[in-house]
Amino acid sequence: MLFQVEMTVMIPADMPAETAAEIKAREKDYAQELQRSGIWRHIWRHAGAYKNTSIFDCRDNQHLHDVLTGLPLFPYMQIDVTPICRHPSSIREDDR
Ligand SMILES: O=C(O)C[C@H]1C=CC(=O)O1
Repeated sequence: MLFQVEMTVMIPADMPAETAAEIKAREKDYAQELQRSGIWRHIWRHAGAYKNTSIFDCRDNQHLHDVLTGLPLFPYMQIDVTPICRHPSSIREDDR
């Protein structure tokens, strides 16, 4: 099942820089491993914002929930999820 996920990161201003850097490093490792596994299909930065739009390919809602709540930055993000499916006009074979 495909999901469009928007993540807006809101790290508290009073978080020590070292703590933020450590969480971001773990987040990057986690995100890149999920990309390699095919679960996190795409990620784009919103220009001018600490926000991304991503496409996840998960078995079901629970799987997506588990992946998202495992994000090291999860406590500091607003997450908006939209279930998506193949568009009938798509020419891409991997849109399912
Ligand atoms: O930077 C972000 O958009 C938040 C998060 C998502 C992947 C990652 O490495 O960090």
